[in-house]
Amino acid sequence: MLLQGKTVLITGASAGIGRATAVAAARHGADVALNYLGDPAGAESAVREIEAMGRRALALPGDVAEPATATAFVEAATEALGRVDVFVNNAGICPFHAFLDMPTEVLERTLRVNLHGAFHMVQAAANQMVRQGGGGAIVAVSSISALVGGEFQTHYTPTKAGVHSLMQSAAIALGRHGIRCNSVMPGTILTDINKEDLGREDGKRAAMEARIPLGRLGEPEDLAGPILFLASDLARYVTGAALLVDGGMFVNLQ
Ligand SMILES: NC(=O)C1=CN([C@@H]2O[C@H](COP(=O)(O)OP(=O)(O)OC[C@H]3O[C@@H](n4cnc5c(N)ncnc54)[C@H](OP(=O)(O)O)[C@@H]3O)[C@@H](O)[C@H]2O)C=CC1
Ligand SMILES: C[C@H](O)[C@@H]1OC(=O)[C@H](O)[C@@H]1O
Repeated sequence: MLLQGKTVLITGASAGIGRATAVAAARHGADVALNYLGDPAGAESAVREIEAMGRRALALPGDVAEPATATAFVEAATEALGRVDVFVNNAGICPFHAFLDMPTEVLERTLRVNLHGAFHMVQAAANQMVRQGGGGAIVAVSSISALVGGEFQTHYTPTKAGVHSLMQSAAIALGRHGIRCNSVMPGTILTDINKEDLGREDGKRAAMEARIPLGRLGEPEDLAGPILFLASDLARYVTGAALLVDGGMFVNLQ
């Protein structure tokens, strides 16, 4: 039990990595508040799964691109669960698009959801941790894409580098409050975000798989362990760090 009696808040927890992490946190003894945007059924099914383990859970809708969502989420979760021990910034989008004709609205939406959303959410969670005292842990879901590029991700990869950088600077700003800030960098994980891209007929999925020394694409549950480790006291002296969770894809140059 890595998070016995702790309260965990997670954005984008109706599906994929966020949902798997929410359920795993409950399995490790935490009560969980889940933010989501457009999939109430996914969020409610996660709540039911968590409650079946005897833990408390609530699902709160809200667009992380709106600054007001951050304070509303943290306030509602704190009122319901008492405090915020762990915050996981996970919500994100990756609308694959070519660079030369990138529509401004696609660029701006991606920046607002992935980067501005992360800033406001992390700031709101940190303020609550400072108010209540006792420290805390923040884990952001960055990406291998913070370190390498993607032809159809020119709007997306800077947001993931930004989230990684946000965790480094926040680690400095919040260390004096006992709040640790780290990021995970997933490789390619099978979720809705890339279903269409990996289904391309030019063999994209096989090409990605061929780069991975562990021989398979990731599953959402592959991220839960590393995220919970960084959130837990097992990582009590880890802050400002980034953990690649990619089956070895990044180091596989030749
Ligand atoms: N899958 C991968 O290969 C990788 C993913 N990542 C990152 O992992 C994170 C999770 O992605 P993943 O699980 O793959 O994707 P999914 O599409 O499976 O899940 C995305 C989640 O984010 C939520 N979400 C999207 N936009 C918003 C918003 N504006 N406000 C609130 N919630 C929102 C969705 O909510 P709803 O469905 O309710 O609308 C959903 O719960 C992202 O930050 C992504 O960049 C990083 C590296 C690799
Ligand atoms: C959505 C992509 O599959 C993906 O997201 C990332 O951050 C990595 O680039 C993955 O391949």
